[in-house]
Amino acid sequence: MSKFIIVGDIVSPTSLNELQCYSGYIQVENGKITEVGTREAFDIKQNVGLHIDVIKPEQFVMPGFVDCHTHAPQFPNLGLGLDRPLLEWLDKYTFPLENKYSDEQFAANVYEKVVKRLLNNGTTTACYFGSLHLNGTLELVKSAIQHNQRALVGKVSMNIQNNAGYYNNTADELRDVELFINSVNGYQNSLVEPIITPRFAVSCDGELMRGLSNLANKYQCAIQSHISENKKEIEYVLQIHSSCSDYTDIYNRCGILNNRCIMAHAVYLSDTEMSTFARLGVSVAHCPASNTRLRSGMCPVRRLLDYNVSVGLGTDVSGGDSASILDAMRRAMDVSEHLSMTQGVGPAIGWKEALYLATAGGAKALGLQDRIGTFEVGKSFDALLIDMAVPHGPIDNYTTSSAGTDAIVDKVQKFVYCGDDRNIVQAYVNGKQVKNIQQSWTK
Ligand SMILES: Nc1nc2[nH]cnc2c(=O)[nH]1
Ligand SMILES: [Zn+2]
Repeated sequence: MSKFIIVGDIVSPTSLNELQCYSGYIQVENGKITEVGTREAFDIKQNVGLHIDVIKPEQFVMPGFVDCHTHAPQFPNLGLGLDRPLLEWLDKYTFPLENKYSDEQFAANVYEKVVKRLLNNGTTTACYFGSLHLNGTLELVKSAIQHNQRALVGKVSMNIQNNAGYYNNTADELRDVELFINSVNGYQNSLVEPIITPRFAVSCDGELMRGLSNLANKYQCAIQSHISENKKEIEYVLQIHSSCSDYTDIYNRCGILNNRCIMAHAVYLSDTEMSTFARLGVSVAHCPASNTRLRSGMCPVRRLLDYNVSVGLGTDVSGGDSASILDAMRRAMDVSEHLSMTQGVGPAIGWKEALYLATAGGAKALGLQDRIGTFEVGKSFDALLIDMAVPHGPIDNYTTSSAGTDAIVDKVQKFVYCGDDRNIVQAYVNGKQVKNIQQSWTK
């Protein structure tokens, strides 16, 4: 594999409170970062045998986006059917669509578009819900492998009856999940891994969830689900799991909660639940677009962060109406501002914090912090090349007086607030270019 150096403005959010911005270089060998340094250090170093790419002053390099929660089979409904609250929306629009993924060809056609769309939006790592179907969800695995996207892929588990007839019996479900794990591991692809995916406590009983927890332990898999998204949902799950004290207790008793578990939403967690999340190392995928579009509520991200809960961002398509993490950053800032303005839950998260949640924060929430999220020696080069002056782009160029580090920070801030996928001129996963601008979008 190639060895190369990128030279120019480098941006890396290393913590909620620290955004590194400097003129420098990143050296990549076999997909891994082998050196990082300043521009001055680059000027005096020997670079024999390396391809050198000096990027333009209006460009910068940053870590790739991490989408901690999205539903690949729901993409055909993106922007549709947002007129019902969660439980009705699932019954009316979502389960009938997901049920179509028993057709592997249908699945393959959709998932090809999904993975390409996310890479185009700069999502170098995605944590996916697939559907209930073993072979259908393997099509998603194949698409991620084919297009070189880093991904955790989950075959959805459900064993409680619903109107769409979209569920499985417990024994078949546990067998299928184990087959799924073995099939994904059988690809021996370093970028794609299986994730155990009990849909939520409305669709799964305790026996299924305990069985899934055993599989997670046996195969050392991560786990994902949904929690406390909507008030009616919470009421209903506490009715059907009547011996449990709260939503967190339901999952905890089944052995679902640990430091490789990521829960979407967490809009209505109590203080006790938040501290349980922090103590057990459970992460949250914050999905502001979905919480707004399905009128679920406003997740108090600042409180989660104050409790030391790991948080990443999720698009949650198609409850969310955008497949872009850049959009999720802005929606997260908006929700946080609204909470701050109306309920004094603040301070609201700022753009640098949103950028951290979209990159290194998401990597940590998925347990991938040793591999991706920042530009450090030994990590994979998963990155975006951003161009602020792309032809026909969304941002006009005005001469400003900022210089040095301030000028880099200004570029990044403008990208966070005003950029779109046109500004993402290249994406890299493990050192490989994955955004093919010539690629046909009509397929
Ligand atoms: N937003 C959302 N919440 C869920 N809870 C259970 N399933 C889903 C889903 O598909 N989307
Ligand atoms: Zn979801």
